[in-house]
Amino acid sequence: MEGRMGKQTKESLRRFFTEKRNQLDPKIVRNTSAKIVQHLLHHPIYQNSNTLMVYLSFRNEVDLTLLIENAWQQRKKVIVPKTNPTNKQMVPYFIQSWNELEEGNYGILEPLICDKNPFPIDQIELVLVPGLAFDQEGYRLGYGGGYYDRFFDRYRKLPYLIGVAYDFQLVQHLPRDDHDYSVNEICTEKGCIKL
Ligand SMILES: Nc1nc2c(c(=O)[nH]1)N(C=O)[C@@H](CNc1ccc(C(=O)N[C@@H](CCC(=O)O)C(=O)O)cc1)CN2
Ligand SMILES: Nc1ncnc2c1ncn2[C@@H]1O[C@H](COP(=O)(O)OP(=O)(O)OP(=O)(O)O)[C@@H](O)[C@H]1O
Repeated sequence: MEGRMGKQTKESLRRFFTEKRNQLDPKIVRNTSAKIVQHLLHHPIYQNSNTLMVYLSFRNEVDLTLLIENAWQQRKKVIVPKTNPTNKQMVPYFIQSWNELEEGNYGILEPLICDKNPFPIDQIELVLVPGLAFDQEGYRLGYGGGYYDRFFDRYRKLPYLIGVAYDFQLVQHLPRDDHDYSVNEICTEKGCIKL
């Protein structure tokens, strides 16, 4: 049911935002990520969540390293997704240190799962969602794998979703498909916007 135009538009937007993000200086990535993490650390939803799903940044995404370390210090449960490229599913795992990660699919750090079971998705209270861009209503442009949309499909009641982005990744309106989910709030270096 995806119109040809819609698909082309998402593709060209992906190229545009990928290009813009690739051009960020590593120092800017570091400093801006630190600001965004500060906003997240002060967020009451973060402070009140005992269990949160994060992502491990790649390709100049907003870096959540400092938040993950804070979460461990606060004795929160940190959940990390492992991708299955065959069925495009993300499976969540509980991790307690950087040692429990290895380079996985797409060059993203993923949980080592040797003796582990997936974490029950209903116990996740907050999901920090990466994206190439977000719009005013919280819709998201991802890499086109549909991983997060398929993951959210598994919920009866969604956890709280916070989109994490640089300010330049906010746009007025993105093309959307029926399967797309929107986030509840977007946090950038300028602060968090509840939708
Ligand atoms: N840090 C992080 N982790 C994440 C995501 C994310 O956006 N950020 N994901 C969010 O979904 C999932 C991974 N999704 C991905 C989907 C596609 C590609 C990718 O490289 N796609 C190719 C094009 C492939 C094709 O068109 O066949 C590319 O971009 O070159 C990478 C990750 C799970 N983990
Ligand atoms: N819930 C779903 N069930 C089945 N197919 C889906 C679902 N969500 C997305 N897809 C398919 O996956 C593909 C990518 O979807 P979309 O363009 O929304 O990805 P994205 O959200 O940008 O990617 P990602 O979540 O990996 O960052 C599309 O072909 C879409 O039809």
